[in-house]
Amino acid sequence: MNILDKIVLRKREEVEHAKLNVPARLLESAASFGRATHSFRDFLLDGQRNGIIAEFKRRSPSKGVINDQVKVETVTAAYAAAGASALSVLTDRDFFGGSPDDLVKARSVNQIPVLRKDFIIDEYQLLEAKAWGADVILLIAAILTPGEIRSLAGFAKRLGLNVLMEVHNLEELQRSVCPELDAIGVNNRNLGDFSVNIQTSFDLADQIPDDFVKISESAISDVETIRRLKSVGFKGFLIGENFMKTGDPGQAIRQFARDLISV
Ligand SMILES: O=P(O)(O)OC[C@@H](O)[C@@H](O)c1c[nH]c2ccccc12
Repeated sequence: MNILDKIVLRKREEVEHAKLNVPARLLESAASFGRATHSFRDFLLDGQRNGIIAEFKRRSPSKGVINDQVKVETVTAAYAAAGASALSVLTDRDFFGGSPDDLVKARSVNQIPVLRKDFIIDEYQLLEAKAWGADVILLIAAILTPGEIRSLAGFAKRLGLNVLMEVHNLEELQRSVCPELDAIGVNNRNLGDFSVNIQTSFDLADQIPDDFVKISESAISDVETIRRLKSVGFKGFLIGENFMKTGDPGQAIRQFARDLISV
């Protein structure tokens, strides 16, 4: 069993537990459930912002602790102030050290789209995402059937959430693409064995239909790579570790955003 299988197995238990503790109707009565969401697509296509989807990630199964010293409000507000197009907040606790509270806090201090970064396998988690103040949800093609992707994406859209589907190869892309998606992300990291290769994005760039906003995810650490990714049509760049591994992620993104202007 690889790490992704383990995460999904644990996630199924976690979701069943959560359903008993917090019934769906309670989520639906949360204050933020009725709020109008920010458009992920609009923010990514807005030339005034820099295309970075800046991630708050305390730790990961591949790297262990990345940063457990910083506050989510401080870091995410600095990300937004540096021109990021959206925020990504890990809500998985057991493998990434995140929490619902991180998302709620990021939401409370920011006016740009917030992605709930988690392993979505059940509609219930979309109700959670909406109740916690998310604007966008992630569907990982590697862990869902095409039918599940389509129905989860449809449910998300009915809640007013935007949908980012993540793929790692052509087969996943071709079998899972459906009209309910807003954006398609190519993960340069193989979630099964953690190997990373930016080339994955270049290989799949042309295969993603133009109706979807193209995003490159993981292992991005220099502005020159972003310039090259832009030249093949990518509009969004999901970056976590490169900022989080520093003592001051806000300072790291400010410098990165300045460098990005000159490439
Ligand atoms: O920290 P990085 O290498 O910049 O990567 C960020 C993001 O792409 C990565 O955290 C990620 C991409 N897809 C995921 C799915 C689940 C958990 C995490 C992820």
